Amino acid sequence: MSGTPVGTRQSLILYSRTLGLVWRADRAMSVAVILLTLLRALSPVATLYVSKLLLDAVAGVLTGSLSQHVWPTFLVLVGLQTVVFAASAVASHASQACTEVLAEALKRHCTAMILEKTTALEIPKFENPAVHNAIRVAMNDVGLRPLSALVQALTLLQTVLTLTTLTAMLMSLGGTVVLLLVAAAIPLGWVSFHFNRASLEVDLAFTESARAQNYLAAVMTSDQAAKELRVFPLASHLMGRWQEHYHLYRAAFVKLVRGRSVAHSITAVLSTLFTSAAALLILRRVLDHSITVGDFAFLTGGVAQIQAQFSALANFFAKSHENLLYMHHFFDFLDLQNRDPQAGDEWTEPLRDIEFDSVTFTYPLTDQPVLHDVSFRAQVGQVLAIVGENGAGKSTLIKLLTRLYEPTGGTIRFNGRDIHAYSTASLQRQISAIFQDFGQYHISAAENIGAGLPTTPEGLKQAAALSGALEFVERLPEGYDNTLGRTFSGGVQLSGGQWQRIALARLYHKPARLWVLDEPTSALDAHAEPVILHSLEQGRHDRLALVITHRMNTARHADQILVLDQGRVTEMGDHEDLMALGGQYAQMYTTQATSFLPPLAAAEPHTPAASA
Ligand SMILES: Nc1ncnc2c1ncn2[C@@H]1O[C@H](COP(=O)(O)OP(=O)(O)OP(=O)(O)O)[C@@H](O)[C@H]1O
Repeated sequence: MSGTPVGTRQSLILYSRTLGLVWRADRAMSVAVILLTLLRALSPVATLYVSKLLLDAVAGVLTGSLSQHVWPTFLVLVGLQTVVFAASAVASHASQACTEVLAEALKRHCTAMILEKTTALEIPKFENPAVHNAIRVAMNDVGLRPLSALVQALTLLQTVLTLTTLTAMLMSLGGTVVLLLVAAAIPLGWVSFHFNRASLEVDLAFTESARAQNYLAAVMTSDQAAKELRVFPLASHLMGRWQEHYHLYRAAFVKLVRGRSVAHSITAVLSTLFTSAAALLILRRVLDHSITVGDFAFLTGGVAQIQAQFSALANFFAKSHENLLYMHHFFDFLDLQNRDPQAGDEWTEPLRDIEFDSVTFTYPLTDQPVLHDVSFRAQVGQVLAIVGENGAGKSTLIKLLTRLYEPTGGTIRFNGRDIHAYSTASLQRQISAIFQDFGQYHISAAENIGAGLPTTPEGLKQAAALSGALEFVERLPEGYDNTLGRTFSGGVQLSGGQWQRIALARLYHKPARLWVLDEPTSALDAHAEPVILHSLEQGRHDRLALVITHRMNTARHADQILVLDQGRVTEMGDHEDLMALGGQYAQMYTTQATSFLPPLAAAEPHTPAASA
């Protein structure tokens, strides 16, 4: 993404892609708007010409060169004038209405495209701040820019048509006048073009800063942060950061506005001089008696029209650049290369086992591997616990397993086959998960649990019962149909633990052979752990569950425990094996176990066998 100017060829491509978007958004309205624009383009010339004919007829009667029986001509001319005025007014209102309807369709169409693209983006793309900027730029102006580009294209069409017909008719009356008017329009056009580009460059330069400002404002207005903002002096600190961004932007903005205002004033004076010279030329032709009264009115009206059309044209070139740059970024974003989730073979068979074979991983835009040579196997029917200190790489491991990221080395196998060859979507259908930062969706409880999958009341109930959410969901005023969260009316806010139970219900609801649970009990009360263990036990026959946990009591019930230390597998076995080994697991287990013993017992020397 860059703020580089868009060349002529690229402009044409962008315009044709934009018009394609408009066409797909609403075909009938597109046709209506184009026809109405053509009609409106002819209206200024028609108005001026009928007025000229009328004035010439009036002057003819007054000077006696026309007979007194001119009444039928007047009737025809006034009738014509009425038709032109009425058609022009109706076309203008109809065109406005059609453009509004088309704008709405276009906004929905483009927003849907951005949302579809964003939700299909591979997770690694989100590592890149440039992608966040691109999403912001695209979303920010989606209601404005594509429509603006359309209106601009139509205005150009209308202006060019009006200008050519008008100029052709005026040239016969005064070619120099027309040339003077063209000269008057050039500096104005250049200044508008230059400063619109400068304005867009300022906006682009501050995109990240604007995102930071939005982020800070969102934190300061969110109910989640409200408590900490009061307990810590965080609000004034964040406000200070917000102000810093604002002042930086303001300095650039004021400089731009000042420059534009000075340049506009100078060019306005220049344009006025040229226009006055044109006025003098017209008056001289009046003195020469080389034009009629109607011609005079046509010329002066034409001068005003030409000026208006030139300023519309200048505005077009200025604004179109801005709109085209937006469209350039918009299409750039839509064209972002993305791994197709459907690409590859379809995984259809039931999962039997998984294997990590010397898997290594480094996050995008970083250079330190966070997983080194990780190898292990686990099969359906087992619970595999993954333990280790903060930052050991546990969540990263499951991000690879769930195919959110690709390993940078080694192989992951399902049923002994490299999963690389299979489509991400078909593999992800085998997997259900609760992530550490699970979603809290402010939609109904049923939608939260169902997560887009087909649901039945029994299915929802079963999942809620397994996660321990059944009781509180059924107590909600509207049960499973109740909206969760405080964002919408009728919504009920849940506690942290209740939200986690809803996320667990979502995991249990999906018919998947591989369950991935990243810290599933972090927010749950003491009664919850046995519930989770019980539910894992229930699912054990035809499922493989991977559980990341810091609770050693959860880990001890697993069939296998894998200890990760700084991205390496350092220990693996069941609870008894690892306690006998007396390594990191035994130490973590004993530390947790002894923390519940009375001080005296806790102080006694420890043996692994005793604590097991
Ligand atoms: N998106 C990311 N980009 C770059 N580095 C990351 C990213 N996510 C995590 N890391 C780094 O990878 C390492 C492992 O993180 P990971 O989240 O896998 O640890 P973890 O064992 O799950 O920790 P915890 O117990 O605290 O949840 C950490 O050093 C972390 O800083």
